[in-house]
Amino acid sequence: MTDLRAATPLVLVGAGKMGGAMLAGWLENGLDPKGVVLIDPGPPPEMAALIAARGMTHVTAPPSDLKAAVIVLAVKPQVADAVLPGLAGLVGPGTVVVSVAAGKTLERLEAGIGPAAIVRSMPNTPAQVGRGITVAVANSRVTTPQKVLVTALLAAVGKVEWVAEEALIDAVTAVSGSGPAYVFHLVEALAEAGRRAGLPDALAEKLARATVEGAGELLYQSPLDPATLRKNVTSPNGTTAAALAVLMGETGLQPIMDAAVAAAARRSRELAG
Ligand SMILES: NC(=O)C1=CN([C@@H]2O[C@H](COP(=O)(O)OP(=O)(O)OC[C@H]3O[C@@H](n4cnc5c(N)ncnc54)[C@H](OP(=O)(O)O)[C@@H]3O)[C@@H](O)[C@H]2O)C=CC1
Ligand SMILES: O=C(O)[C@@H]1CCC=N1
Repeated sequence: MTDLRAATPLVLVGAGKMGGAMLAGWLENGLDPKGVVLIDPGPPPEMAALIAARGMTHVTAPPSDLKAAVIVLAVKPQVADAVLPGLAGLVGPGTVVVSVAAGKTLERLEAGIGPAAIVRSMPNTPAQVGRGITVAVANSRVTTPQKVLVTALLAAVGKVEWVAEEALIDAVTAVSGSGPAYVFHLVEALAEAGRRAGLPDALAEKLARATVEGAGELLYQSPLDPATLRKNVTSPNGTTAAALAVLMGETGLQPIMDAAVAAAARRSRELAG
Protein backbone atom coordinates (compact mmCIF):
# COMPACT_ATOMS: atom_id res chain seq x y z
CA MET A 1 0.00 0.00 0.00
CA THR A 2 1.32 3.47 -0.91
CA ASP A 3 2.07 5.73 2.05
CA LEU A 4 -0.12 8.77 1.51
CA ARG A 5 0.68 10.53 4.80
CA ALA A 6 2.69 13.28 3.11
CA ALA A 7 -0.36 14.10 0.99
CA THR A 8 -2.24 15.69 3.90
CA PRO A 9 -3.61 18.21 4.47
CA LEU A 10 -5.25 17.39 1.15
CA VAL A 11 -7.86 19.83 -0.07
CA LEU A 12 -10.23 18.39 -2.67
CA VAL A 13 -12.08 21.11 -4.51
CA GLY A 14 -15.13 19.52 -6.14
CA ALA A 15 -16.22 16.17 -4.73
CA GLY A 16 -18.26 15.08 -7.74
CA LYS A 17 -17.84 12.11 -10.05
CA MET A 18 -14.10 12.40 -10.74
CA GLY A 19 -12.99 13.94 -7.43
CA GLY A 20 -15.19 11.46 -5.58
CA ALA A 21 -13.80 8.50 -7.54
CA MET A 22 -10.21 9.50 -6.74
CA LEU A 23 -11.02 10.20 -3.10
CA ALA A 24 -12.70 6.81 -2.70
CA GLY A 25 -9.57 5.20 -4.13
CA TRP A 26 -7.24 7.20 -1.86
CA LEU A 27 -9.22 6.36 1.26
CA GLU A 28 -9.18 2.72 0.20
CA ASN A 29 -5.40 3.04 -0.02
CA GLY A 30 -4.85 4.49 3.43
CA LEU A 31 -5.28 8.25 3.02
CA ASP A 32 -6.18 9.59 6.47
CA PRO A 33 -9.73 11.00 6.18
CA LYS A 34 -8.97 13.41 9.04
CA GLY A 35 -6.37 15.03 6.81
CA VAL A 36 -8.89 15.67 4.03
CA VAL A 37 -10.79 18.91 3.53
CA LEU A 38 -13.52 18.89 0.91
CA ILE A 39 -14.65 22.11 -0.62
CA ASP A 40 -17.93 21.61 -2.44
CA PRO A 41 -21.17 23.54 -2.10
CA GLY A 42 -23.26 20.54 -3.17
CA PRO A 43 -21.59 17.13 -3.17
CA PRO A 44 -23.66 14.25 -4.59
CA PRO A 45 -25.60 12.24 -1.95
CA GLU A 46 -23.23 9.26 -2.01
CA MET A 47 -20.31 11.62 -1.36
CA ALA A 48 -22.17 13.38 1.45
CA ALA A 49 -22.65 9.93 3.00
CA LEU A 50 -18.92 9.12 2.65
CA ILE A 51 -17.98 12.48 4.19
CA ALA A 52 -20.17 11.75 7.22
CA ALA A 53 -19.07 8.11 7.54
CA ARG A 54 -15.33 8.87 7.38
CA GLY A 55 -15.37 12.09 9.42
CA MET A 56 -13.86 14.27 6.74
CA THR A 57 -14.00 18.05 6.99
CA HIS A 58 -16.53 19.47 4.57
CA VAL A 59 -16.75 23.19 3.86
CA THR A 60 -18.43 25.20 1.16
CA ALA A 61 -15.70 27.83 0.82
CA PRO A 62 -11.90 27.72 1.23
CA PRO A 63 -10.80 27.91 4.90
CA SER A 64 -8.61 30.91 5.72
CA ASP A 65 -6.31 29.19 8.25
CA LEU A 66 -4.89 26.31 6.22
CA LYS A 67 -1.89 25.67 4.00
CA ALA A 68 -2.39 22.50 2.01
CA ALA A 69 0.18 19.88 1.09
CA VAL A 70 -1.94 19.04 -1.95
CA ILE A 71 -4.86 20.86 -3.55
CA VAL A 72 -6.80 18.74 -6.04
CA LEU A 73 -8.92 20.83 -8.39
CA ALA A 74 -11.82 18.67 -9.59
CA VAL A 75 -14.51 21.18 -10.53
CA LYS A 76 -15.93 21.55 -14.03
CA PRO A 77 -13.59 23.44 -16.36
CA GLN A 78 -16.32 26.05 -16.80
CA VAL A 79 -16.16 27.02 -13.10
CA ALA A 80 -12.40 26.54 -12.58
CA ASP A 81 -11.46 30.12 -13.47
CA ALA A 82 -13.92 31.48 -10.93
CA VAL A 83 -12.79 29.08 -8.19
CA LEU A 84 -9.00 29.36 -8.55
CA PRO A 85 -8.37 32.86 -7.09
CA GLY A 86 -10.17 31.84 -3.88
CA LEU A 87 -7.73 28.96 -3.43
CA ALA A 88 -4.61 31.16 -3.49
CA GLY A 89 -4.62 31.46 0.32
CA LEU A 90 -4.28 27.68 0.69
CA VAL A 91 -0.99 27.70 -1.20
CA GLY A 92 2.10 27.60 1.00
CA PRO A 93 5.76 27.05 0.12
CA GLY A 94 5.34 23.25 -0.08
CA THR A 95 1.92 23.07 -1.73
CA VAL A 96 1.38 21.26 -5.00
CA VAL A 97 -1.82 21.89 -6.96
CA VAL A 98 -3.15 19.00 -9.02
CA SER A 99 -5.81 19.88 -11.57
CA VAL A 100 -7.93 17.24 -13.28
CA ALA A 101 -9.98 19.81 -15.19
CA ALA A 102 -10.25 19.00 -18.89
CA GLY A 103 -8.67 21.59 -21.12
CA LYS A 104 -7.33 23.91 -18.41
CA THR A 105 -3.72 24.63 -19.29
CA LEU A 106 -0.89 25.09 -16.79
CA GLU A 107 -0.66 28.71 -17.85
CA ARG A 108 -4.36 29.28 -17.27
CA LEU A 109 -4.27 27.51 -13.90
CA GLU A 110 -1.34 29.62 -12.74
CA ALA A 111 -3.08 32.78 -13.95
CA GLY A 112 -5.98 31.86 -11.66
CA ILE A 113 -4.29 30.65 -8.47
CA GLY A 114 -1.05 32.61 -8.71
CA PRO A 115 2.55 31.36 -8.66
CA ALA A 116 2.43 27.73 -7.53
CA ALA A 117 3.72 24.27 -8.24
CA ILE A 118 1.01 22.92 -10.54
CA VAL A 119 0.37 19.55 -12.13
CA ARG A 120 -2.18 19.27 -14.91
CA SER A 121 -3.48 15.75 -15.02
CA MET A 122 -6.08 13.66 -16.78
CA PRO A 123 -7.36 10.69 -14.76
CA ASN A 124 -10.39 8.53 -15.46
CA THR A 125 -13.20 7.16 -13.32
CA PRO A 126 -11.91 3.55 -13.05
CA ALA A 127 -9.70 5.24 -10.41
CA GLN A 128 -12.59 4.43 -8.10
CA VAL A 129 -11.69 0.74 -8.28
CA GLY A 130 -7.93 1.25 -8.43
CA ARG A 131 -7.85 0.66 -12.18
CA GLY A 132 -7.61 4.20 -13.50
CA ILE A 133 -4.90 5.65 -15.67
CA THR A 134 -3.68 9.21 -15.28
CA VAL A 135 -1.39 11.20 -17.51
CA ALA A 136 0.25 14.23 -15.91
CA VAL A 137 2.42 17.18 -16.84
CA ALA A 138 4.14 19.49 -14.35
CA ASN A 139 5.04 23.16 -14.48
CA SER A 140 8.61 24.23 -13.77
CA ARG A 141 7.86 25.01 -10.09
CA VAL A 142 7.08 21.37 -9.24
CA THR A 143 9.97 19.89 -7.25
CA THR A 144 11.13 16.29 -7.46
CA PRO A 145 9.65 15.42 -4.01
CA GLN A 146 6.33 16.96 -5.09
CA LYS A 147 6.40 14.90 -8.26
CA VAL A 148 7.06 11.79 -6.17
CA LEU A 149 4.14 12.68 -3.89
CA VAL A 150 1.75 13.31 -6.79
CA THR A 151 2.88 10.07 -8.42
CA ALA A 152 2.10 8.23 -5.16
CA LEU A 153 -1.39 9.73 -5.03
CA LEU A 154 -2.18 8.97 -8.65
CA ALA A 155 -0.58 5.52 -8.48
CA ALA A 156 -2.82 4.68 -5.52
CA VAL A 157 -5.76 4.69 -7.93
CA GLY A 158 -4.18 3.23 -11.05
CA LYS A 159 -1.42 3.64 -13.59
CA VAL A 160 0.49 6.89 -14.03
CA GLU A 161 2.31 8.38 -16.99
CA TRP A 162 4.14 11.70 -17.01
CA VAL A 163 4.62 13.63 -20.22
CA ALA A 164 6.85 16.62 -20.87
CA GLU A 165 4.72 17.98 -23.71
CA GLU A 166 1.53 19.58 -22.40
CA ALA A 167 -0.15 19.60 -25.83
CA LEU A 168 -0.49 15.80 -25.62
CA ILE A 169 -3.03 16.10 -22.81
CA ASP A 170 -5.86 16.97 -25.21
CA ALA A 171 -5.41 13.65 -27.03
CA VAL A 172 -4.94 11.86 -23.71
CA THR A 173 -8.27 13.32 -22.56
CA ALA A 174 -9.90 12.05 -25.73
CA VAL A 175 -8.50 8.53 -25.36
CA SER A 176 -8.35 7.62 -21.65
CA GLY A 177 -10.16 10.47 -19.86
CA SER A 178 -13.33 10.09 -21.89
CA GLY A 179 -12.58 6.52 -23.00
CA PRO A 180 -14.51 4.68 -20.27
CA ALA A 181 -17.68 6.27 -21.66
CA TYR A 182 -16.96 4.80 -25.10
CA VAL A 183 -16.64 1.34 -23.55
CA PHE A 184 -19.86 1.75 -21.57
CA HIS A 185 -21.56 2.86 -24.76
CA LEU A 186 -20.23 -0.27 -26.47
CA VAL A 187 -22.04 -2.29 -23.79
CA GLU A 188 -25.23 -0.33 -24.48
CA ALA A 189 -24.91 -0.79 -28.25
CA LEU A 190 -24.10 -4.50 -27.96
CA ALA A 191 -27.09 -5.05 -25.66
CA GLU A 192 -29.36 -3.11 -28.02
CA ALA A 193 -28.11 -5.15 -31.00
CA GLY A 194 -28.82 -8.28 -28.98
CA ARG A 195 -32.36 -7.10 -28.31
CA ARG A 196 -32.86 -6.34 -31.98
CA ALA A 197 -31.58 -9.85 -32.75
CA GLY A 198 -34.39 -11.24 -30.58
CA LEU A 199 -32.88 -11.61 -27.10
CA PRO A 200 -35.00 -10.71 -24.06
CA ASP A 201 -33.96 -7.33 -22.51
CA ALA A 202 -32.43 -8.69 -19.33
CA LEU A 203 -30.44 -11.40 -21.08
CA ALA A 204 -29.14 -9.00 -23.74
CA GLU A 205 -27.91 -6.63 -21.02
CA LYS A 206 -26.38 -9.41 -18.98
CA LEU A 207 -24.53 -10.83 -21.98
CA ALA A 208 -23.21 -7.46 -23.17
CA ARG A 209 -22.04 -6.45 -19.70
CA ALA A 210 -20.44 -9.79 -18.86
CA THR A 211 -18.70 -9.89 -22.23
CA VAL A 212 -17.05 -6.49 -21.76
CA GLU A 213 -16.19 -7.26 -18.13
CA GLY A 214 -14.64 -10.59 -19.13
CA ALA A 215 -12.82 -9.22 -22.17
CA GLY A 216 -11.46 -6.33 -20.05
CA GLU A 217 -10.26 -8.70 -17.37
CA LEU A 218 -8.67 -10.99 -19.95
CA LEU A 219 -6.90 -8.01 -21.50
CA TYR A 220 -5.74 -7.00 -18.00
CA GLN A 221 -4.42 -10.41 -17.05
CA SER A 222 -3.08 -11.65 -20.38
CA PRO A 223 0.39 -10.83 -21.71
CA LEU A 224 -1.06 -10.95 -25.24
CA ASP A 225 -1.74 -7.83 -27.27
CA PRO A 226 -5.35 -6.94 -28.21
CA ALA A 227 -4.92 -8.01 -31.84
CA THR A 228 -3.83 -11.50 -30.76
CA LEU A 229 -6.68 -11.75 -28.26
CA ARG A 230 -9.05 -10.74 -31.06
CA LYS A 231 -7.56 -13.35 -33.41
CA ASN A 232 -8.00 -15.99 -30.69
CA VAL A 233 -11.77 -15.46 -30.86
CA THR A 234 -11.89 -15.51 -34.63
CA SER A 235 -12.27 -18.91 -36.29
CA PRO A 236 -11.54 -18.91 -40.03
CA ASN A 237 -14.76 -18.23 -41.89
CA GLY A 238 -16.69 -18.33 -38.62
CA THR A 239 -19.16 -16.05 -36.91
CA THR A 240 -16.61 -13.57 -35.49
CA ALA A 241 -14.98 -13.18 -38.89
CA ALA A 242 -18.39 -12.31 -40.32
CA ALA A 243 -18.91 -9.60 -37.67
CA LEU A 244 -15.37 -8.23 -37.93
CA ALA A 245 -15.75 -7.84 -41.69
CA VAL A 246 -18.36 -5.23 -40.77
CA LEU A 247 -16.53 -3.70 -37.78
CA MET A 248 -13.16 -3.54 -39.53
CA GLY A 249 -14.52 -2.52 -42.92
CA GLU A 250 -14.24 0.89 -44.52
CA THR A 251 -17.25 2.22 -42.66
CA GLY A 252 -16.44 0.24 -39.51
CA LEU A 253 -15.22 1.22 -36.07
CA GLN A 254 -11.87 2.87 -36.91
CA PRO A 255 -13.25 5.90 -38.80
CA ILE A 256 -15.91 6.34 -36.11
CA MET A 257 -13.29 6.12 -33.34
CA ASP A 258 -11.03 8.56 -35.21
CA ALA A 259 -13.89 11.05 -35.44
CA ALA A 260 -14.88 10.57 -31.80
CA VAL A 261 -11.34 11.05 -30.49
CA ALA A 262 -10.79 14.07 -32.74
CA ALA A 263 -14.04 15.63 -31.47
CA ALA A 264 -13.08 15.09 -27.83
CA ALA A 265 -9.57 16.48 -28.33
CA ARG A 266 -11.01 19.52 -30.12
CA ARG A 267 -13.42 20.09 -27.21
CA SER A 268 -10.55 19.77 -24.74
CA ARG A 269 -8.68 22.55 -26.56
CA GLU A 270 -11.83 24.70 -26.53
CA LEU A 271 -12.26 24.20 -22.77
CA ALA A 272 -8.93 25.96 -22.18
CA GLY A 273 -11.14 29.07 -22.06
N1 LIG B 1 -16.05 12.51 -14.96
C1 LIG B 1 -14.94 12.06 -15.56
O1 LIG B 1 -14.90 10.94 -16.06
C2 LIG B 1 -13.71 12.91 -15.60
C3 LIG B 1 -13.74 14.23 -15.25
N2 LIG B 1 -12.58 14.99 -15.31
C4 LIG B 1 -12.62 16.39 -14.90
O2 LIG B 1 -13.01 16.41 -13.54
C5 LIG B 1 -13.66 17.65 -13.28
C6 LIG B 1 -14.96 17.36 -12.55
O3 LIG B 1 -15.79 16.60 -13.40
P1 LIG B 1 -16.93 15.67 -12.79
O4 LIG B 1 -16.42 15.08 -11.52
O5 LIG B 1 -17.38 14.80 -13.87
O6 LIG B 1 -18.03 16.79 -12.46
P2 LIG B 1 -19.09 16.82 -11.26
O7 LIG B 1 -20.09 17.87 -11.63
O8 LIG B 1 -19.53 15.44 -10.95
O9 LIG B 1 -18.22 17.33 -10.02
C7 LIG B 1 -17.87 18.66 -9.80
C8 LIG B 1 -18.22 19.00 -8.37
O10 LIG B 1 -17.76 20.32 -8.12
C9 LIG B 1 -18.78 20.98 -7.39
N3 LIG B 1 -18.62 22.42 -7.46
C10 LIG B 1 -19.29 23.32 -8.24
N4 LIG B 1 -18.86 24.57 -7.96
C11 LIG B 1 -17.92 24.45 -6.99
C12 LIG B 1 -17.13 25.40 -6.28
N5 LIG B 1 -17.24 26.69 -6.52
N6 LIG B 1 -16.26 24.95 -5.35
C13 LIG B 1 -16.15 23.63 -5.11
N7 LIG B 1 -16.89 22.68 -5.74
C14 LIG B 1 -17.75 23.09 -6.68
C15 LIG B 1 -20.04 20.47 -8.01
O11 LIG B 1 -21.18 20.74 -7.22
P3 LIG B 1 -22.60 21.00 -8.02
O12 LIG B 1 -22.91 19.70 -8.67
O13 LIG B 1 -23.52 21.37 -6.91
O14 LIG B 1 -22.33 22.09 -9.01
C16 LIG B 1 -19.73 18.97 -8.10
O15 LIG B 1 -20.00 18.30 -6.89
C17 LIG B 1 -13.89 18.34 -14.61
O16 LIG B 1 -13.00 19.41 -14.74
C18 LIG B 1 -13.62 17.26 -15.64
O17 LIG B 1 -13.05 17.80 -16.81
C19 LIG B 1 -11.39 14.45 -15.67
C20 LIG B 1 -11.31 13.14 -16.03
C21 LIG B 1 -12.46 12.28 -16.09
O1 LIG C 1 -16.38 14.80 -20.38
C1 LIG C 1 -15.51 15.50 -19.87
O2 LIG C 1 -15.34 16.67 -20.26
C2 LIG C 1 -14.65 14.92 -18.79
C3 LIG C 1 -13.19 14.95 -19.16
C4 LIG C 1 -12.82 13.54 -19.45
C5 LIG C 1 -13.98 12.77 -19.01
N1 LIG C 1 -14.94 13.53 -18.60
